[in-house]
Amino acid sequence: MFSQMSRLVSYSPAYTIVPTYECFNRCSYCNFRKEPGDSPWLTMAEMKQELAGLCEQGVVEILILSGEVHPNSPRREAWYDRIYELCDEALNWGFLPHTNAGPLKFEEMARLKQVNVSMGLMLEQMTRELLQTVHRHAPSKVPSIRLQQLDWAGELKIPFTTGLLLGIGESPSDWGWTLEAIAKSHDRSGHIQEVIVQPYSEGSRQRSQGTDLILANYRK
Ligand SMILES: O=c1nc2n(C[C@H](O)[C@H](O)[C@H](O)CO)c3cc(O)ccc3cc-2c(=O)[nH]1
Ligand SMILES: C[C@H]1O[C@@H](n2cnc3c(N)ncnc32)[C@H](O)[C@@H]1O
Ligand code: MET
Ligand code: SF4
Repeated sequence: MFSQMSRLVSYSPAYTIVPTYECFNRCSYCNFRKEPGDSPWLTMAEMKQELAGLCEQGVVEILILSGEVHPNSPRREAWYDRIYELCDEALNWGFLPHTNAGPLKFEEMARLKQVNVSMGLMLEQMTRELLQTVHRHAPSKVPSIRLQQLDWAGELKIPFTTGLLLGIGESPSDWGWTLEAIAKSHDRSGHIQEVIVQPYSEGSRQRSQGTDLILANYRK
């Protein structure tokens, strides 16, 4: 009940660090990604420089937000190791790292837990219909894979942020299904710390290329 909720609003100043913009997925709403090869990975020296600048600014949390290297790529291990080291470095400086680097293998998640205070992954939307449209070229957006990430995080007792991306061609009834999937995972493990409801925001890529998103075009 609203009247029973605390009126206290808390916040923690956060700063986003990007290990790489390269991504093997091509979500048609994304303005973040670059082609593999076009986005050099953040080096440890650059990371230290960035963190040094944040010390005086009252930043508490570091969001490590990354484009993805394919799970079977020979470059996957180096990509993962770099993210691990970046988190470790942030911790050593006294910041609180939170990683969202797309779906992880169970062992990757278990190990990354050691250097994160929490982690995250958006469910986006649970409907498989988007695999024909905005996620046609985004293998890591298969809903069952993302839901499994939530369950694994619960099993590993990792405080987890997830959420919905709105306006990507889903229907309002899909919002309910997606929220329900989050609630069920949370009922099992009690680990969901935050549910983000994020509207799609058009960027320069969609404006210039036009888009097959047909946003605002809710189907039902
Ligand atoms: O300020 C923001 N923080 C975002 N965060 C960070 C998050 O709000 C918090 O910094 C952490 O959850 C810690 O409380 C995300 C984290 C995720 O795992 C997945 C998506 C997001 C998205 C946002 C966002 O749009 N804006
Ligand atoms: C990190 C999260 O950013 C969200 N994301 C990706 N592209 C956009 C966009 N154009 N507008 C809003 N959110 C976006 C996705 O939900 C992803 O999971
Ligand atoms: N690639 C990850 C995902 O989509 C996180 C960054 S998205 C801009 O889940
Ligand atoms: S997986 Fe994330 S970074 Fe990659 S294209 Fe999709 S939204 Fe962008």
